[in-house]
Amino acid sequence: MTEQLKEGLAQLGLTPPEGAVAQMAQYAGLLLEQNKVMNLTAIKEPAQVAALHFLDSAALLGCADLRGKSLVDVGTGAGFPGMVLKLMVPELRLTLVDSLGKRLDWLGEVCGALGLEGVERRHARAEELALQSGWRDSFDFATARAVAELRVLCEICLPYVKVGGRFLAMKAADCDEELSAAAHGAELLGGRLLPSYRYHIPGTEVDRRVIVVEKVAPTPKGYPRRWAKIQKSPLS
Ligand SMILES: C[S@@+](CC[C@H](N)C(=O)[O-])C[C@H]1O[C@@H](n2cnc3c(N)ncnc32)[C@H](O)[C@@H]1O
Repeated sequence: MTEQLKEGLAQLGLTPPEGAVAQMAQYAGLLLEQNKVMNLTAIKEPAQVAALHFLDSAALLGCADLRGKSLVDVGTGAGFPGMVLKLMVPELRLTLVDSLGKRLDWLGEVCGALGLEGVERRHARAEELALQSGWRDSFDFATARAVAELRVLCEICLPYVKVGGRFLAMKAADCDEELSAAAHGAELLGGRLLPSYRYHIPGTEVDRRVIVVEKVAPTPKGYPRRWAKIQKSPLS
């Protein structure tokens, strides 16, 4: 797996820090092992894990310089993209949020095994945590991958981002409809859509896209709404 990761990162134009590729391979091993007893990923083949989790997550660095920045990964699950970004950019101030505590507990064990320090983990529903001061309008970046449709994601992720920061939503390349449906809601929440970043996952036939939303004004009071409301009538 290390060769595949090295080559894939090089094809993405990324240079991993010393030891990061070995840490990724170790993390992948832990993921596949734990997946036997906990539902962490539907992808079980090591080469696919390397490409579709690790290289895909790292590809986000093609559109964001995370050095010295703070980032909250909303709905991190088994740690994607957040943990991979931290391995690639050790000085990143990373916070992982998920509504499933068991996944975050396991990520704590992974951090211990990899010797990763300073990763904050918060077990919470994203839309509730974002209402709290210290979380709201506070991060340079928010990310989300495979969590919800873009209209919903904007409402639960944009509130975390400070003015001047960015929300980066990792999506399939073909998400034009989702994008147009979310445009007005993103503005209402203090966001402005920027051109998206398109990339190809090395060694696969998969094209992907990062939707980039810049935060241009604080998110108005009253957002995010309660989960039932967000789901019933997504902002559009
Ligand atoms: C399909 S997994 C994706 C995980 C990871 N981001 C990835 O790309 O592999 C979705 C994750 O989002 C979490 N999630 C969904 N809705 C959430 C919410 N409103 N607040 C916090 N976590 C949420 C789930 O618990 C789950 O771990």
